[in-house]
Amino acid sequence: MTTEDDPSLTSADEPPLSKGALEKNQQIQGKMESCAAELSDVNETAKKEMAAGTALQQVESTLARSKSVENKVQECADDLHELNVVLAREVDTHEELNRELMETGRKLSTTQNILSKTQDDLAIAHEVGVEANALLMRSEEIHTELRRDITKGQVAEARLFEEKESLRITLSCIGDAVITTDISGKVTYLNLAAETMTGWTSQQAKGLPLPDVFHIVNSQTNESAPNPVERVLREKQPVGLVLHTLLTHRSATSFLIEDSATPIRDQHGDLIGAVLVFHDITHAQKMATQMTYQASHDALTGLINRHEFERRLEHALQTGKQDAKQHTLLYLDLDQFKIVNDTCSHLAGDELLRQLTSVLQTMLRSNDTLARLGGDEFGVLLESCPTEPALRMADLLRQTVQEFHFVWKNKVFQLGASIGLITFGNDKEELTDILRMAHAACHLAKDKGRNRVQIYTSENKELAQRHSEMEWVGRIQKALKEKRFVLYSQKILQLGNDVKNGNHYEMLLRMRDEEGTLVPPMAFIPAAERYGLMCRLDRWVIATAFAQYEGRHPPGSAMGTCAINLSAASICDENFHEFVVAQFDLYKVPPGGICFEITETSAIANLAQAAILIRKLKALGCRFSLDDFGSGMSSFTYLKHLPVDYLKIDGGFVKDMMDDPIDRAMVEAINHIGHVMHIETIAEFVENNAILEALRTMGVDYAQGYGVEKPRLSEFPILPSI
Ligand SMILES: Nc1nc2c(ncn2[C@@H]2O[C@H](COP(=O)(O)OP(=O)(O)OP(=O)(O)O)[C@@H](O)[C@H]2O)c(=O)[nH]1
Repeated sequence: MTTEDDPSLTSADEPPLSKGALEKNQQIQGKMESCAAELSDVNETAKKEMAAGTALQQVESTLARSKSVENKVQECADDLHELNVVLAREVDTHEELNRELMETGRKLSTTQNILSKTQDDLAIAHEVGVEANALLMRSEEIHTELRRDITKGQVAEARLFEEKESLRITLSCIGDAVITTDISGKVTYLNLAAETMTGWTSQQAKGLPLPDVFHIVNSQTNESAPNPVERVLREKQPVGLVLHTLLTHRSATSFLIEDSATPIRDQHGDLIGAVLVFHDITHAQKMATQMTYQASHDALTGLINRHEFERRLEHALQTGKQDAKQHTLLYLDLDQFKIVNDTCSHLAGDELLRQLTSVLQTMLRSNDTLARLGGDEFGVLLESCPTEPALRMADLLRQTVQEFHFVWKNKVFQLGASIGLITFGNDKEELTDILRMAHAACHLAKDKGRNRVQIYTSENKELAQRHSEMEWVGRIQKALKEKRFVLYSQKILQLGNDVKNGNHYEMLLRMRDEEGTLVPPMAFIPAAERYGLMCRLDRWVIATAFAQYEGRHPPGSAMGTCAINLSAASICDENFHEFVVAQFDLYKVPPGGICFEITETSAIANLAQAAILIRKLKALGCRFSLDDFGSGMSSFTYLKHLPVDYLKIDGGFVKDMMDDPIDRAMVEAINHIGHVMHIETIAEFVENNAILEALRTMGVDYAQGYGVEKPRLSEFPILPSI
């Protein structure tokens, strides 16, 4: 920068006056002007005086004034001089300042140059700085990336280590044996299980060809088995399990193994070796064999079971149809076997079954099959054996059972066998038909007095009856499933004067067939009794009657009596009491409103169980009726043991009592005995008013039959089947 550029700087020939000098100058000017004015005035005055010849005295005064002005002028001159001195000094100072200013200006210019240069430099430096900063940031980024890469690398390394370690530990811990090889099939590694199974350590085996370490043969042919790794390396794909492989340990012991091999590839997918995995299946094989055995054999006797027997029977049936060969099926049921259980415990029964079946087995040919079908029932399949020789064999078996003496704790038991026999071959029958027919024949053998062989023939009427009963089993089960059972009720009329409150009625079970037609109970009850379905039916009746109870007896009405029949099967069912208690809880039915009816014959046949059940249910508040009373031979004798509330006089005596004096006498006797024992009496089959009135006269307490009311369909909802 130059001095011209700076307005604060003045030229050297126009030295500025200081403010003091200016003021002084102005004072001097003023003073001089006043001196000049006074002097002019004095001059004027003097001139006038001289012209006028003014007196001296007055001239002197003017002179004095002139003197004073002179003095003042002198003062002004002095002041001026002084001012000049000051000004001169100021000028000096100013010059000095000017010089200094010049110098400063020069320096400033230099500084400005330097500054400008410096600014340029700074700009450059700034640019450099920005670049440097960018570089720094980049370098930091690179550093961060590097650090990240390093961390990543470290993490990856750590992870790799961990993975390797866990792989190593896993491999050493797993039950599967693992061998790895390189691409030439030479061993590179054995895990612990592989070491144990081969007898080679990983160290010893390393570098050896696989077959040196892994000796395998086919367990069935004993021939050397192909090397799975060789195949993997050749085919470059996994090789699955090969069955029946036997691995020989270094010590010559061998294991049945399951093995598989897989290629190992590098990151580019190139094959670098193979891994062989195998494990000992000796135990699993044993288990599988055992399970197969258990699935097809009976655990108690070791004979084949029903499932396996049916499979073989089906096979025989098919071959019979193809090659017209005749085979025979024997259905054998032991007679009175229950006695052994009941008198000596189930253990004894089990032992008998074991001993007897092993004896029976010795009687059969090698291609005959003896199977336990369940309980004390057995099946014998005599292949390629027509009726005649089969009958001889059946009788031999029957005799063998009869002659077999089973001894248990000094007790000797002798049994019999009822056998049903059916020969089949080129017929249309199915497996289930054959079994059902043989079973029906066996039942007929029982009915005919047991310990005999009954041949099945389609012409045999008794067998046809059995057969039809068996068919009923399926129909009953289907009806239960399809909810085709219904409940009817029939009034039990009170005859005496002392009329009790509440309805008294009996629930009656009916079945509808698939077309909806009502099936009479006698059509299906015998089959249900014979083939063990009565428990289910009784339970269905109880649950349904209990569910309907509230509808029949709305709250506030008299309790009444709902009579429900119980079969012999329910009397003997250990869980029946528990079931009834649960139903009472479920439907909130007052036990006092329920009367269970059991037939005299079933009660007598199961006297002990019946007495127990009656006591247990009576303890809850239930009542009991002895049904069909008088039909048994010694009814009165047993009555003492059965704490029942009602005797139902057998309808057979009631319906003819008006014409048959013996029947009438029986009715009177039963009524009398009942009353003596404080048991109320109910007459069944009351078909008309005459009978009704006769009974009333006789003092019978209740009457039931068409003459009172026909059974009618319960209008209450039906429960789902149980
Ligand atoms: N000890 C034992 N008993 C069994 C076994 N399986 C079923 N039972 C019993 O075998 C008996 C078979 O019943 P039933 O055939 O009616 O008895 P039974 O005395 O032979 O009667 P009938 O055949 O009419 O002569 C029942 O008491 C079952 O409890 C079992 O594995 N061991």
